[in-house]
Amino acid sequence: MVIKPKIRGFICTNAHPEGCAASVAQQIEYVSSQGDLGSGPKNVLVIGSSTGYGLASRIVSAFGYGANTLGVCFEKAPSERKTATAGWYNTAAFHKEAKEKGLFAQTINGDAFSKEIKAQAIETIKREMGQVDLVIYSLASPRRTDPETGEVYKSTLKPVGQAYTTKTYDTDKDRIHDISLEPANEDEIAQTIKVMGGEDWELWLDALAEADLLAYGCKTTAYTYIGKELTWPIYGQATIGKAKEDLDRAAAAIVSKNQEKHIEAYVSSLKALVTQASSAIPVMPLYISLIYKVMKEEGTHEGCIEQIKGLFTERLFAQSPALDEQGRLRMDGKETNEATQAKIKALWDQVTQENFHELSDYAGYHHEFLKLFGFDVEGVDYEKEQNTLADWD
Ligand SMILES: NC(=O)c1ccc[n+]([C@@H]2O[C@H](COP(=O)([O-])OP(=O)(O)OC[C@H]3O[C@@H](n4cnc5c(N)ncnc54)[C@H](O)[C@@H]3O)[C@@H](O)[C@H]2O)c1
Repeated sequence: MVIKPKIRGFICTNAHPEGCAASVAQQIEYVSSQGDLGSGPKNVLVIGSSTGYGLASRIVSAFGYGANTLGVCFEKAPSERKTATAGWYNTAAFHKEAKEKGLFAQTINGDAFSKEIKAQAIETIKREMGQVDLVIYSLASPRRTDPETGEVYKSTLKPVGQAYTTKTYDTDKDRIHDISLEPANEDEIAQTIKVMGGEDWELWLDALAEADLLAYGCKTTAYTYIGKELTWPIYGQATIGKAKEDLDRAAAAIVSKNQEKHIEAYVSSLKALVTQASSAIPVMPLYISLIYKVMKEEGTHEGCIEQIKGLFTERLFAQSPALDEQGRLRMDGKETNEATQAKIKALWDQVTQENFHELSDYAGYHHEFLKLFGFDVEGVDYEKEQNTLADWD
């Protein structure tokens, strides 16, 4: 079939196999063109490996350092009537390219929060990889089933403490308007911490340590977004920010439980960009459209792959990397510095329904959004019939 994007609100409900493969190939090409990245990981577990920052981490590990990778993701397989999700096609493309290079690549598709998937990952690592020297935690999920109690927790995106009214942009209606977000109650905060906090990261590391699968000096990192004043009320100081603060607790716990093995655990703060997760957050499409405009003009614009290549080479695997006062690795400085934020704030204050397309880089945002699902990728013939049943082995 010929596949055209089916956009519903902030999500695209189908994906293009060749477009996803081309987008993965572009990221691989970028990493391969960077020359020798120096010393880095050899056996990597990526939890949340199929899209966004996790996929970029897998690509940098494999094609930047020649690492074996085990991925864990939660994607829908294709059927006769429906395409697979983009992460499925991305994974199929990644496997193909990795195997062509003689690199070990396997992926487990299922709920990373569950005991079963952790057990499957442990079996695979034991059998195929020995021990891991890097564990990337890059999950973004709206809900989590507690593996002990079976209770389902849901995350919410709400301010904490007081209601907040701000501008937002409805991508499907092409409309700038104010939204008022009521503050979260204690239960909503606690549930969001259960889903997006550090508990599951810690459980993964506990399970790996118990099975003696962490190599001496193994590093692990979980990703966060800190942002600045414009996004704090809805992100940094909101329910999701509270959950992300829990990652700092988890990092300290992981280090303290694994002192004999000298395990290093970091929270890494990355810049805001379009992914399936961020396009679902109110305010983010508007904010990201403005930062794209400012950062492209400054020549500091980066996507997932550039951010993660920088994270690995300049922070995670650098000699004595700079840490912030909380001990985190920061890759968000080009977005959060005062001068750049002042330019974004000036645009933010001016932006209206009438001037939005002129003041922002919404065209760039929308292009990147479509690309997440394999659409609007350079060099792909979108009139060509697609085999949607692509699989990975
Ligand atoms: N996008 C941004 O602007 C941004 C900025 C800074 C930090 N981050 C952080 O980076 C991390 C990854 O986010 P992203 O934006 O790349 O998201 P994404 O939606 O592109 O990726 C999420 C990944 O998690 C997997 N996943 C989701 N639920 C799962 C489950 N139950 N079991 C197994 N796999 C599951 C998906 O399959 C996918 O591989 C998040 O922690 C996010 O907060 C994102």
